[in-house]
Amino acid sequence: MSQEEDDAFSGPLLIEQLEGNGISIGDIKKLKLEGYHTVESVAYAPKKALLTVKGISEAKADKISQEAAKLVPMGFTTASEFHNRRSELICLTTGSKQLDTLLGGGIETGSITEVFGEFRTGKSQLCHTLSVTCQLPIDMGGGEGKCLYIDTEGTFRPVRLVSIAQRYGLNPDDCLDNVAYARAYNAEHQFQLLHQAAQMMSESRFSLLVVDSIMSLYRTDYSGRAELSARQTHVAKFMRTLQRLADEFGIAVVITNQVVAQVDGAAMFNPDPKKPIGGNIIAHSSTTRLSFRKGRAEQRICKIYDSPCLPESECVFAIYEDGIGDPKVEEEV
Ligand SMILES: Nc1ncnc2c1ncn2[C@@H]1O[C@H](COP(=O)(O)OP(=O)(O)OP(=O)(O)O)[C@@H](O)[C@H]1O
Repeated sequence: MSQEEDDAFSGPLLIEQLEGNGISIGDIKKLKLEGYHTVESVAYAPKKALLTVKGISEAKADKISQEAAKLVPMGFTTASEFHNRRSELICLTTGSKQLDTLLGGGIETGSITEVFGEFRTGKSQLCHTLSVTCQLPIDMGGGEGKCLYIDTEGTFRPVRLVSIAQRYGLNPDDCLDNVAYARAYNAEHQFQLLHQAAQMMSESRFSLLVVDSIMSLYRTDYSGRAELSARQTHVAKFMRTLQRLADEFGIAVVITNQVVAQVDGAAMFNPDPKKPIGGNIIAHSSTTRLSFRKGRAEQRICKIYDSPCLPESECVFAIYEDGIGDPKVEEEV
């Protein structure tokens, strides 16, 4: 297969491919306005969601689902076929060999990885490193794609990317151009940015989406118990959209999260009673959950807190001027 043919077969199918068979260009425009840019996005959407698109009738929603299902495989497959597909899954290098090994190769594409920990534990530093490594060729631990970076706390520092790019022999200017950055100012805005993200991802190849940090705007925009349920509904919608982007575009989604002191009964049995915020919604929608804590000097410890296929274990990594790496001197944790 030639390179062009190979490219044509990989990646998501643009929604324009649905035109014909009773679906007009006007219908496609309506879907795009609501953030559906690929055939996969409508194929995976429940009918209820398609019905909320302005101007889409019940009959039309059925038609769209039917036509999309013809193009996107959604039935059963064998476990061996699924195993083969998973063994081809791309993982992004974190910059630290020990951390990559702990994670079974690196940060997995097609799913959500949550990194939580106290302040200065290296959550943002990992995001900065990944925003460069995701651009590397696959045989160097990259994803050969751009990065989309949503910053909710104003902690993104492009200057950090320059030294990380130099470490990997990448041109710093190109590297910076390949990171699409947006500062989110409120929870609603944070969600709207995902709509733009979907459009950008349908136009060029991205391999990573970062949200640093996921809950901080929700904590300021929603206050007290009275607004808790509305907050969680919104967080659930945000997380579902993140997962949809991971599925549709095969990107790695990395979110960071803060911790609070645990005050319930479980705290009595836990020597370090801190837990990530966001409750069950964040817990259930993150595929892999990593806990970061401080070690000596530049060293940090990562512990697998929850994963569908990795044991609960930990490793030491370090933060340097040129990004995340392995500790220079082996020391006991
Ligand atoms: N250029 C650099 N060289 C080496 N270490 C650095 C550099 N820049 C930042 N650090 C280290 O990274 C740590 C901060 O990590 P990071 O910004 O990722 O924290 P965080 O976990 O995201 O915390 P917060 O919740 O406050 O955002 C600091 O301890 C700092 O010493």
